[in-house]
Amino acid sequence: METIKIIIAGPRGRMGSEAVKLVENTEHFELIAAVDYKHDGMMLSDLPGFQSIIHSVPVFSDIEKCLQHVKADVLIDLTTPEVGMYHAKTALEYNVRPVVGTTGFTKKDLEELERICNEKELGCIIAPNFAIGAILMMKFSQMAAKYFNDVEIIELHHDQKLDAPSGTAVKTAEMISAVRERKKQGHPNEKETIDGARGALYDGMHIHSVRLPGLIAHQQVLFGADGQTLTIRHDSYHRGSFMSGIKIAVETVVKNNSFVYGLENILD
Ligand SMILES: NC(=O)c1ccc[n+]([C@@H]2O[C@H](COP(=O)([O-])OP(=O)(O)OC[C@H]3O[C@@H](n4cnc5c(N)ncnc54)[C@H](O)[C@@H]3O)[C@@H](O)[C@H]2O)c1
Ligand SMILES: O=C(O)C1=N[C@H](C(=O)O)CCC1
Repeated sequence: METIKIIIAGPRGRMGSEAVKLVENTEHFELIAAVDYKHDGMMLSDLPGFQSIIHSVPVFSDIEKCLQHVKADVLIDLTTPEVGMYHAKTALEYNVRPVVGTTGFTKKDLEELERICNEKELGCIIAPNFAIGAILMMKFSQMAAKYFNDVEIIELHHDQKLDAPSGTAVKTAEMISAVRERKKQGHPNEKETIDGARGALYDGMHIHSVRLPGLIAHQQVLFGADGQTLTIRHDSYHRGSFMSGIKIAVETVVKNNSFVYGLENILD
């Protein structure tokens, strides 16, 4: 397999630092630059925790400046939705294929990226969750939703997460909605005596977000019916759980010329 030249945006993050390890430890991947808003002009090896990186990986604070200086095949973005959108659009402008793990994009953001990919006939993969087990959880939930209309999603994450609900919960709800007979769940006259008690509402389904130290990334999809419930749950105990999915996405995006939202769309 030809070497895939990769830029990572957000290298010092919880996810970005794991992605640096993935790229460094994958023979046919080459980390050629990093985008980090704090350390423009430095080498990644100058930053704490990256001393083991012996080859030169320049750090740029702006993606465009980075893309004008290095020739990459793929951008891995693990930042925030605001800057992640700018990163992905700029990468496409420079014919670099984005693999985006950042969550919190709007439907409009995703439609705009898809439009650009179609125009440029370039691959882009956005996945709110790269853990294979989480993908299976979403697919199993979509299967169950054909038989169980009543469902609630409980997602649980570390207390430093910025967005709620999680991108995984929204994606799960979207996949369920595609097959579920729409209904408003619970008693028609139910009343929240404390605002927010019933959680977020998505197409008649409730989504609940738990944020606590000690958690990484967990989700439970609870289906209810007469005399029974069905629980489908996935737990990520370490961010290494997301790396095999990122590796698959990078290897796939270089061969694709279209927009993909959700890792389930590229898994066999
Ligand atoms: N798809 C998945 O499998 C998956 C898994 C975990 C987290 N995530 C998502 O990845 C994102 C990052 O999560 P995290 O826990 O690593 O967060 P984090 O806060 O640890 O890391 C975010 C990184 O983005 C960088 N950043 C912020 N603004 C920037 C800017 N303007 N320019 C360049 N870099 C900038 C920060 O320096 C930081 O290193 C979140 O959206 C999260 O939901 C996705
Ligand atoms: O740690 C996070 O933040 C995670 N974000 C993704 C989401 O929003 O679904 C994936 C799980 C971990």
